[in-house]
Amino acid sequence: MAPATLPEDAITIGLLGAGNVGAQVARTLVEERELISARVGTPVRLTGVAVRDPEAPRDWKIPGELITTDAEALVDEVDLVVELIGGMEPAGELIERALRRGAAVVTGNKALLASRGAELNAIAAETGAALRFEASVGGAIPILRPVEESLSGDRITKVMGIVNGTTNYILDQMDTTGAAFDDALAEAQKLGYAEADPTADVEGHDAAAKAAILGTLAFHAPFSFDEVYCEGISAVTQDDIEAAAASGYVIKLLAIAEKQADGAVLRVHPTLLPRTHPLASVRGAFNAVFVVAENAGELMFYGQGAGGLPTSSAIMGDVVSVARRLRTPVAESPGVSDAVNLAPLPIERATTQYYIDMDVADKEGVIAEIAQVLAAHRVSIESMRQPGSVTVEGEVEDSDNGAKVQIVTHLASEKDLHETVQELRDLDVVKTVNSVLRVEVEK
Ligand SMILES: NC(=O)c1ccc[n+]([C@@H]2O[C@H](COP(=O)([O-])OP(=O)(O)OC[C@H]3O[C@@H](n4cnc5c(N)ncnc54)[C@H](O)[C@@H]3O)[C@@H](O)[C@H]2O)c1
Ligand SMILES: N[C@@H](CCO)C(=O)O
Ligand code: NA
Repeated sequence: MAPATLPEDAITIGLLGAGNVGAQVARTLVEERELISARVGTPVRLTGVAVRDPEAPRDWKIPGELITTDAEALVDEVDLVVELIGGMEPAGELIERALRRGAAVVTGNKALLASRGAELNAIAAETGAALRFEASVGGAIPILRPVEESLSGDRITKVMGIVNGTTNYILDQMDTTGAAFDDALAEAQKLGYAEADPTADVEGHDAAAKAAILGTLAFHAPFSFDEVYCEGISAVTQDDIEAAAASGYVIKLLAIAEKQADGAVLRVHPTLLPRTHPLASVRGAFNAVFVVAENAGELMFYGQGAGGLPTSSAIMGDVVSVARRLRTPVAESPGVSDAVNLAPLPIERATTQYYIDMDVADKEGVIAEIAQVLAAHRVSIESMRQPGSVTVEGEVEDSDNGAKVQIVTHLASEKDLHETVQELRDLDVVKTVNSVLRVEVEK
């Protein structure tokens, strides 16, 4: 049990940033100090909270004596720094400063880790400082520690999941309530799911950063943000969602890291999933990640992927883990170890199924012409639908004017698909290719 009165020579903690996540971490460290100290086995004490604006309203009122605007001074005096400012700077220089003086760092900053992770890990290895970032992927879900530690005796071959709460919330709202994109985004911002600049969520950059972090830990080789193929959800329309629904699919933004013999393809893009797929039932801001390992087989991790309170749970788990190690050091993971054999591969090396939605001329032979183009590029058709005539401003046009064709292909390479779509666009009988989306039917 925790001592009734905690001695003052506790492990000292400095918190940088008191926004959605930081305010909840401050609350836990103050209100649950005895519990956290008992879990660590040594007293811990929050000695300061660096903020940009001391007067800003917060989800939890931070005691005035803890507040400072001098983040550097705070970093220089504590044993453990919790960085929850977000973004590249000043978060990057503050973390580097802490690691260089040997202080432990806990952060949820995926943007920073996906671009400077290797460099920051090297500094940490040099000074013996701990650097933990469980909150950076999947919010509350324990995913990084299982991948890094529990599965360290196995070979992971694939990681696939929904890793951005904001976009899952938006797509789910559009699918279930018909909500407009902008309204759903505004709601996700209000609920504390979105990044300070929500473009990072909407354009897939946040999910791509998480894919790089997951790929690095899963494959024991370094991958960075710019090695992840990335398409966000800004081009997904209500029409796409309705057409997908009519064919028994739901659209989700997936992050996929897949190992091949000579490397790995990491990609983030909107994906059609059959409604029966386990990831199809992941609603709201929840996240879920499949991990496939040679011996373990399939594993699935599910939970709240965003939001201040859930994310603070992952931060606190890292704080406890790192604080324990400050008192009793243990060997750290050597980090990347399989790097030599695993290069990042371009998106052309990915193989998946595709959904193609086209407006075509409604006349004989159209389907045969389309099928010929696909066959010429070794792309075979799994299913084809003709859901009725094209509508103009809500009116069903005369059937002479056109029809819609929706095709789902079998597995095809990205390169073959790309060439197929180019050629389809050039056919006289194809008026427009409305959308091309990747499809995943397997876990
Ligand atoms: N919100 C989530 O659901 C969630 C989940 C997982 C990870 N994260 C990550 O956690 C971090 C924080 O996210 P958040 O949602 O709490 O962001 P937020 O924007 O709510 O909070 C960041 C806070 O940092 C403050 N700040 C900015 N510059 C500062 C400076 N120089 N010194 C001190 N404070 C400064 C801002 O005023 C703001 O209050 C980000 O890296 C984010 O990507 C967030
Ligand atoms: N903006 C992120 C926060 C969690 O990392 C999301 O929506 O998933
Ligand atoms: Na997590």
